[in-house]
Amino acid sequence: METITPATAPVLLENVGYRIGEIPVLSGISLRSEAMRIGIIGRNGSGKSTLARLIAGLLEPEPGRIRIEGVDVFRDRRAAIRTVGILFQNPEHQIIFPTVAEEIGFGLRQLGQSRQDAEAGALAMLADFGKAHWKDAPIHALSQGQKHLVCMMSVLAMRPRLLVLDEPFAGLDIPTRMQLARQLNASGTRLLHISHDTRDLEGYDQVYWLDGGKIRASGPPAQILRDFISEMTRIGGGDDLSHLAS
Ligand SMILES: Nc1ncnc2c1ncn2[C@@H]1O[C@H](COP(=O)(O)OP(=O)(O)OP(=O)(O)O)[C@@H](O)[C@H]1O
Repeated sequence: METITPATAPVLLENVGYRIGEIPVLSGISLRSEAMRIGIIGRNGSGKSTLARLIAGLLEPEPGRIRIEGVDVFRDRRAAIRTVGILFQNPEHQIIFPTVAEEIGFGLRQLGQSRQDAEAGALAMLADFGKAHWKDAPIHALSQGQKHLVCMMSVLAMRPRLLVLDEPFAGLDIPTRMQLARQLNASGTRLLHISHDTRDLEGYDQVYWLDGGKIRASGPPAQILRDFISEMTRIGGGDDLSHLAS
């Protein structure tokens, strides 16, 4: 079996930083992983969403470099859209078309498929999820959980090598979270799941703890999530809200 050396790891971040104005939001992030389910845990304001956008190639790291499956996802956008997908916390930030089939077909059009092929691909995806009857459904009439499912189908239809999840389950009830998580796991796609909720990352292969824009610890979820909960409980026991100041 081929040994994966760090230089060829499918998810590779080297000394990544990012500033907003003068403020360093992320610094010194190095992460090499060939795990199929990678978790990133961190509290509010730790830089999770910024990191998700960097890994999806929507922001440029400065300094540092990011390679996903060997692709420079910021500079090589053509390759990046075939390589990385992202699911946002709020489906409204993702959805642009009025009907379900149009929304799912849009990603396939971006991959260069003809209108006909994209429509057939969208219908096949809907059928796979047992939702063929949603084809012409107006998205605005769907529930929040249903909108999340449309976003998930749209991104999975593009068959990304890595799917970045930026807290897509926040605000969903327990059965919906469980059902969507099961669909993602069954898709066989490499997942990089960013969350402040330890429940999302139980059973993951490897977890990184993001704290104040830096990686504080990494390892198996049992250990990292336990340490995270105990630190969050300790902080929550105090009255200091200074981290919420802008
Ligand atoms: N547009 C912006 N202008 C100024 N500061 C910003 C901007 N966007 C993010 N920040 C700051 O960058 C830091 C990281 O933000 P980010 O949204 O990445 O964190 P997060 O861990 O995803 O937070 P949350 O869990 O609350 O969504 C925060 O301190 C935030 O205030």
